[in-house]
Amino acid sequence: MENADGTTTKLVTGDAGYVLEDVPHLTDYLPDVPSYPNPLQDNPAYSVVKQYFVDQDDTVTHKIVVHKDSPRGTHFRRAGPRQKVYFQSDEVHACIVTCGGLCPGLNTVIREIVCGLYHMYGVTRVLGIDGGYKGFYSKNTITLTPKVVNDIHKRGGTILGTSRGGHSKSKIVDSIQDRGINQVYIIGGDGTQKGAAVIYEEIRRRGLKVSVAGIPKTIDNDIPVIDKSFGFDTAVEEAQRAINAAHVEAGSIENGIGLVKLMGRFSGFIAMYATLASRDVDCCLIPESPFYLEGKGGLFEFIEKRLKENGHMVIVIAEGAGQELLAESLQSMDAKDASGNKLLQDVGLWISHKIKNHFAMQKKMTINLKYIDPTYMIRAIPSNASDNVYCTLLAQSAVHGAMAGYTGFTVGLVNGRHAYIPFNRINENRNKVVITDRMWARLLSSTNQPSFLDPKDIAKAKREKEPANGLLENGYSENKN
Ligand SMILES: Nc1ncnc2c1ncn2[C@@H]1O[C@H](COP(=O)(O)OP(=O)(O)OP(=O)(O)O)[C@@H](O)[C@H]1O
Ligand SMILES: O=P(O)(O)OC[C@H]1O[C@](O)(CO)[C@@H](O)[C@@H]1O
Ligand SMILES: [Mg+2]
Repeated sequence: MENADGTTTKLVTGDAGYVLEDVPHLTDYLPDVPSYPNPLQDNPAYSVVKQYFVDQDDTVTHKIVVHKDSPRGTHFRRAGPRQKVYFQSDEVHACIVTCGGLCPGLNTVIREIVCGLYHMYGVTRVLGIDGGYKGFYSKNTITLTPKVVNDIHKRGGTILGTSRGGHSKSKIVDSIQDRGINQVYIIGGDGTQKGAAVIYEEIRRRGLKVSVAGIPKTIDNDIPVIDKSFGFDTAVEEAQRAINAAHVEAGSIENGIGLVKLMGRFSGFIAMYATLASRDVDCCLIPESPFYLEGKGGLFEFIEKRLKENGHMVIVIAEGAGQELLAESLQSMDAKDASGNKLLQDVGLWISHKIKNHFAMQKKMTINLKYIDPTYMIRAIPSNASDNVYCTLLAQSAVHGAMAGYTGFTVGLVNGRHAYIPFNRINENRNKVVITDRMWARLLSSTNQPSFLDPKDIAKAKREKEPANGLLENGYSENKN
């Protein structure tokens, strides 16, 4: 199947509308690559495990809720070790790169790729690329061994460093070729995975025996298909500390308003989950749900009501919320970061001024607003226990996939099962909170905030939920809740 970006997807169809969106394999373009028995079969830790190897035919269903007569639908190849591998241990020369913003768990993924390669497959040559994509051609590499990475999961950030911009296809692939690298592990968000797809296509065009594996990363949790991205739980947990502080501050003073800005450029998952987890939040504002300030049903009216009822309130706002309102009242600045991502204006500061002005000038009412911006604090920390386990499984899935000769794939949890997903599938759109779904309804009923929607907006949101091709846009919220 030809994709919009000119790449192709391997589709396998079966009975009753079964579709496998398969990932590429080295033998697709190098049919003579030899295979070998998987060394794990002699590993005492694994050889006792019954059915340790994944059956060649195992696939994971994308949609778990089905109707009696509905087609079986899309599936992805199940992740895990295969009976046969396409690399000998001493032949492997792997590298790992981290790109984009920080995220809790990056170091755990790095650690577990290195340890997985060493301990499961006997691979001893693993390089770290310093400072993101541009590190391939402009910096020195770092030798990674289990000893070097032993404690890194206890630290936030990435020991390899990261960057935005600097993706030069030919320079990167030249560097891979010149160094004799044959497994490339790429950890990063949507931009990084697009860059990984470009690298894979070029490697294939040059006919190189190199597996490219992506491990998706973003605390915004906006990567489609997968259940959630690593580090998201940790970020939501850390956000609780800011919300608690806002609540304490607001509750200690007359007409106190605690305002917390959380990350989420295009998707409000962090704000939504942090709000639901906290139960102290009176109003949560996200990019997917437009709101307005003045007049009946607006934010100011709600704030006044809540202050009269409770004497204080807490507002959580995602950084991408209300950007259209900011654009109306501030001069739009079309600044971009090195990767071309639009730099957002600070909605937290803007809304703080708006609220203060409104109550001082129009209501002559004293309010005490405390603005807390924990933006980088929620992503610069080490991952929590459950994210650590998740990162380990993602890293091991990537290693098993590359050793088995798969390439051009991303690893991810789909309905609780680890799967290999073709790059184009996760690169074609962005996961968003669906405001006509039950999860957002749960949030509205827990905060009792206005929906800020008129019936016209609701009809529009419902239409947008189901695109013309009949496939639901996916969604964490749509699928899982
Ligand atoms: N369409 C693309 N094609 C090739 N490379 C890309 C593309 N988009 C982004 N990149 C490269 O991927 C890297 C990371 O991109 P970006 O800065 O957008 O972060 P990200 O991976 O999306 O992570 P985050 O979620 O933190 O923003 C950069 O080096 C950038 O040059
Ligand atoms: O300031 P930086 O490092 O460019 O990153 C900010 C962006 O990164 C993200 O955390 C995504 O990873 C966004 O939520 C945020 O807008
Ligand atoms: Mg991004």
